[in-house]
Amino acid sequence: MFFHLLRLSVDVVFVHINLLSLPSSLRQLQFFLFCCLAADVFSPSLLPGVELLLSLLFLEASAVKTTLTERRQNETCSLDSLFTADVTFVLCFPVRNRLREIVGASTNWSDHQQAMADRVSLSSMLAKSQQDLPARRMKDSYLEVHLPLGSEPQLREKYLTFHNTVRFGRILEDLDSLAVLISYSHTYNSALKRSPLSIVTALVDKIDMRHHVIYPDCDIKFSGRVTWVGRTSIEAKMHMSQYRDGAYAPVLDATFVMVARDPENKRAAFVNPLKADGPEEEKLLQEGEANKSRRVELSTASLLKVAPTDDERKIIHSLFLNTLDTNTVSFRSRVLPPNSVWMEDAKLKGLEICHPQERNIFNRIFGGFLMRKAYELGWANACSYGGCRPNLVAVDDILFQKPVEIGSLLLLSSQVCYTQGKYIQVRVHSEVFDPLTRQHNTTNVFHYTFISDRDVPNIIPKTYGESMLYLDGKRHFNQTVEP
Ligand SMILES: CCCCCCCCCCCCCC(=O)SCCNC(=O)CCNC(=O)[C@H](O)C(C)(C)COP(=O)(O)OP(=O)(O)OC[C@H]1O[C@@H](n2cnc3c(N)ncnc32)[C@H](O)[C@@H]1OP(=O)(O)O
Repeated sequence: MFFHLLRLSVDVVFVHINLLSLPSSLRQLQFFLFCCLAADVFSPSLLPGVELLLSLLFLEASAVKTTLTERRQNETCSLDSLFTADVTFVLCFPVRNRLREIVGASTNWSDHQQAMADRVSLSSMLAKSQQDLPARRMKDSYLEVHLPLGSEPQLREKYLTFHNTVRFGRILEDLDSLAVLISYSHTYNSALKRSPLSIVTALVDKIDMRHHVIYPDCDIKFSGRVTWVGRTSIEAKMHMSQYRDGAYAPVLDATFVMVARDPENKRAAFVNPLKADGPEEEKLLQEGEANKSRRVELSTASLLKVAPTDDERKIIHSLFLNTLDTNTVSFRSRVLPPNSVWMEDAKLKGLEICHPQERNIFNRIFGGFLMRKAYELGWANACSYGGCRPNLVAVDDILFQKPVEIGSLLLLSSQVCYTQGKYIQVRVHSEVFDPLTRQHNTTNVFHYTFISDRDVPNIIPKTYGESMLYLDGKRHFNQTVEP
């Protein structure tokens, strides 16, 4: 029934596009459907189809055409095809609606408890071991998603900065949603109506910018697939490109690590194994394995656990000597060297009240939203530090340590922690503050590397803690920029 309704809906859109071929006609149809929805014209059984039709109206005419042609060619087309990865979607509404469908999340906050309770029964569908799950290939999770900024001026508004570039924070949100959808495509089980897995973002391993400027009036294409899996974790690699001068040119490459949990998001849950098809995929798998080992090594050598290396100690001591007042014989009198800024003067803080609007499909705060807020604060800090608008060079090692509950007070604190020439390394730390118990709990740590259009002042640590921040920033900088 749902499939027939869906097919009928797609046909209606297709006919309208073909007959009228005008963007305004799409808006009229959209408006008409919204009015009908508002007037409660549709019976409850028709509502999902109408809502889906509304979201499909955001599709580019060409994307609808391709989708329809593909569907019509494939006579075995069923509801399953909506959950497999062979269709090109336009981002925002369809990707998020699709995620909501996959886990059965509520559309209204007032229903969220019921929706979560409904998910509890899915626990029995979880695999008892990874071997019980069929192996998947990389192409099973391959997804391509279009963001039609060039042809959809209304969509552009959401992405536009005052300086006529694209808000990178919005791109972070889209990448996060896409990584989740890719992971669900990998773990898709056609026998189940809903996925029993709750897939959350554990880590943004790396985002490398291959082009600093993102144009607000050119179409964007995202693509991605699963490139490595552990027992309960999934590595998804994504690429973003932008259409300019008749071709798509690369903008960024991103690697995210997602973790599968049970329906209540309480315990880890197994994911399907991954098998490589050919040498290129074999190489990706090995890279995934190497990435995991590198993460373990980095975490073991963390300055929160072990002392700095000999070279690092020398750096810190020489920075210290550089700040001593030569007129006094004292370890205490410190003087700021020329063209430098004390680290304590390169902070910027913010607060977010975590409203239900920013929830994800598991009724916690959406990881992409956290990344956007942290990025914007970090960017503003780098901007104020360098005295000009910096460009992003890399995002590295964003750790999602704990979920952020709806209603939390989220304190964000950004710090310029390392500088070199035109580069500014910024760390953003986020924590939730419970006003009743007065407890603080770290939820995330974000690392961003920016480049300014001129050399920036040197950042100088004063305390031992700041020196560790400096070394940590240097490690992240070397990892992202120097190679
Ligand atoms: C309804 C309205 C909806 C609107 C639409 C909204 C948009 C839709 C958006 C959709 C939703 C968008 C998505 C969102 O918004 S998700 C929201 C943002 N993310 C979070 O809130 C996650 C917060 N963190 C945690 O909950 C825990 O720390 C997790 C669960 C991540 C790990 O917990 P824990 O440490 O206890 O786990 P474990 O010891 O059992 O290990 C389990 C596995 O995890 C691997 N691991 C762990 N840490 C890391 C790491 N740092 N790097 C790499 N791997 C890591 C580990 O190796 C192991 O793998 P394996 O060896 O088994 O393979």
